[in-house]
Amino acid sequence: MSFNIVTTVGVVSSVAVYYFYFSGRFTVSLTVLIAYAIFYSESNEKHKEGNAAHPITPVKKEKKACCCSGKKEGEKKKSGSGSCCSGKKNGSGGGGCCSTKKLIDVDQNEIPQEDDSMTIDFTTAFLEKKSKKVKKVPKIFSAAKPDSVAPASPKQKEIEPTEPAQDNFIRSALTISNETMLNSQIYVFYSSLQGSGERCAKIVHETLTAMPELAHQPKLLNLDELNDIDEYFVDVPCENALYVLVVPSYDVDCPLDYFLQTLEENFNDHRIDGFPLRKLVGYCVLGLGDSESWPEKFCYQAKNTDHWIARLGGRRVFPVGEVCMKTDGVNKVTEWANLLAETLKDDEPIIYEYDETCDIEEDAGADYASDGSDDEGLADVEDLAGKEATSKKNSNSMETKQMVSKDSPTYRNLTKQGYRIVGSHSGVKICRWTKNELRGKGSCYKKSLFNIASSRCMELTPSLACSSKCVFCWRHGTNPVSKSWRWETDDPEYILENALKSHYAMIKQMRGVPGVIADRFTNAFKVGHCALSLVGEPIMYPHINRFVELLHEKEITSFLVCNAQHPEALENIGKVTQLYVSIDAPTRDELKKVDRPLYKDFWERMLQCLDILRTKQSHQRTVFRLTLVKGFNIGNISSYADLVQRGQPCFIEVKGATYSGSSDGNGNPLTMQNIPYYEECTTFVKKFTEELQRRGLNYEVAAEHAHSNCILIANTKFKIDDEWYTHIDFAKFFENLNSGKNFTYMDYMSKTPEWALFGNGGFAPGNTRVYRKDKKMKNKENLNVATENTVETSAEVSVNA
Ligand SMILES: Cc1cc2nc3c(=O)[nH]c(=O)nc-3n(C[C@H](O)[C@H](O)[C@H](O)COP(=O)(O)O)c2cc1C
Ligand code: SF4
Repeated sequence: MSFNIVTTVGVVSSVAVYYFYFSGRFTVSLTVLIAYAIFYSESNEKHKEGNAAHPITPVKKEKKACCCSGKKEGEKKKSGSGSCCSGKKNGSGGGGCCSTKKLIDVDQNEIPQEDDSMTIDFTTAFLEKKSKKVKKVPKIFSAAKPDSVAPASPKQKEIEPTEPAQDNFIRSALTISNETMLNSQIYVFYSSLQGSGERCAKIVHETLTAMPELAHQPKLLNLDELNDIDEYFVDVPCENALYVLVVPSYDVDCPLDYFLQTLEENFNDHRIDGFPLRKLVGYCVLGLGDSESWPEKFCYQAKNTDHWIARLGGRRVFPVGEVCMKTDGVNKVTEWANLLAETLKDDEPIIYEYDETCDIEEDAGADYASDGSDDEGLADVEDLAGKEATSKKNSNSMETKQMVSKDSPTYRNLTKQGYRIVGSHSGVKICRWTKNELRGKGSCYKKSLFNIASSRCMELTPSLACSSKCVFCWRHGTNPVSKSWRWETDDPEYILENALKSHYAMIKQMRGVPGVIADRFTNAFKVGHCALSLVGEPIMYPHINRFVELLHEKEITSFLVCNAQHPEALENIGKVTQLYVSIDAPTRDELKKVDRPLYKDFWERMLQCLDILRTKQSHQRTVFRLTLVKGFNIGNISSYADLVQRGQPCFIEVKGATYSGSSDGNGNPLTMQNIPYYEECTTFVKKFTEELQRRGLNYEVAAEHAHSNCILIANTKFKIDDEWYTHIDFAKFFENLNSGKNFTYMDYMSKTPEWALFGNGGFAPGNTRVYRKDKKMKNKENLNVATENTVETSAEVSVNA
């Protein structure tokens, strides 16, 4: 406030005169009155000037409160002191902090410097941040974190953007109405190793099924048994699908890994539409886990599932449930399911925010990390351009696991069934034929077909994992599946040494078994043959060539069985004694049905493998293995002939599938009806051979092992002077190998004995055939079903696999 000099002099002299003349209170009052009049006039004067220069309507702005902040103007007056800070504090008699407490008039353009802290322009601050180094990319995100998914929302279908529309930041919000959700087709997916996942999924399924409001009956599906994950997670089964996923977590290798891997691969696959799961009405995930034993990784796979489905465009309609099965159990699952059911009915629409375009800072990953689960690479904001970065982040968080660690359910399953796990991804088992031969009860079909003595045979796989899920494989549902190797890798030397130890330990256990022949028992401690076919896909093991070399160094022959899905590995495989390719079906559709392969281009891969057999690997003793499954792959002889024409194998081994117990619990859909009789197999083989000959291909039926429903078709190259030479001369094989010269299958064949020829049954002399009395086996000669027990038959099935 400024006073002009004349006014000041006038006031001061008036006060002085009145004071000396009148003295007393009247003078003081008059002085105050005059001073106020001057102040008011000065202030008014100044305002007029200001308004002329800046004709903006002044706004009232309350300044920061001090000790009087709680009091209103009127209350202050009532206190009688005029101000709580009446000068007592510093004795100044006026001014002090109270000067800042008043409501003052300020011009918007004259915000004093000291007021900055109170007038942050958030819009500007936000834009400044956004205008830093940014990429403009389309972006989708579920704005709501799992625990804030269903906020109270206005009852409207389209919610107008709340942010002012910026060029680079268009935010809109969609809602999903209860009507849409009730009309949806709900799919309850689950994964389960030990059963609780399945039980909980059934609770959720039953809860939803009990809702009369739903237009369609919910469906229950096992994720681990889906023929093709992409049928549901790239394509969707119908326009109005809503997914509920019940997902346990395992810190060991499990089928869920493959599911998650597929989601991630699809997200990173440029051929797939960026957000294929946008087509869903919505989705939600119920996680099961154990927070006590795995506090750090509690429900991590459920969170990952939620993450990838959101990234693929899915709209979360309910918060991710996280249930500790140890402490909360099914009660909490029921609670979650009931709440989900209520939400579906609730006519309060669910807000789902959706950014059409949004700037993403290059270091957005850190900014947008979600609910503290950063270690799992979970982020709420999904960005397209950031795919690679986030994917890297996610992949980094997935540490390399052991394929079958000691505490895994797979380990327990396998060991319970007589397998010995070697290291973390290999396994051995002595098959029932090995035991049989030790007791003089006959060898497996490889004895009659190729001269393999079962008592000296070690069945081994260096990869318990597989890239297919064949219907006749008993291990489906618990075995690790993957398209490629993604586990810790054991050295080949370690595997062989420990596999032999384990094999010998199992042989040793036979010493007290009645009927074991001493000679054979002694010889069994010098393994002469290795069947690389037990379970899984041996060729996936990265050091398979070195492993085979090590076998050969010990004069152990090698039969390598591949599933025709890894052409690169097949092309590079070194010399083996016999190289198998499983041909489980003659056409694309049938192969998909039987093998349930993980690769989308499974058929092309198989054809490529056949080409490799005909060309690069034509020096090897090659075998097509056909496993006949009634209702799946018997019949289309012409298409089988096409494949033979393409691969030109030395032999075609045709074997009826073996029954491996009921389909309950093991994911194997086969029943006894799918197991062909021997007669059916021989009929197939005869017709097949006729078709091959009709095409000018030189194949004939050569040998058999009727007991195990197995017949050998051989190229007539192995028929010399009208005599079959389908057996292997092992000594010659090693001689050739050690000579370092190139050699072919023609250099180590030997004559097939009379008893093994087709029509003679194939039961090796020197053994006593034992017939099992079983009501189910109506025709002992013709039925190949091995019903001794599931464990035994499993070995047979695995040979097929
Ligand atoms: C080998 C193994 C590993 C597990 N790892 C985890 C884990 O990392 N995080 C977690 O929350 N729960 C973990 N659990 C607990 C399971 O997720 C929980 O028991 C679940 O209910 C199992 O479902 P299931 O019975 O269908 O297999 C693990 C359980 C097992 C047996
Ligand atoms: S069935 Fe297989 S593992 Fe058993 S003896 Fe025959 S080849 Fe060896």
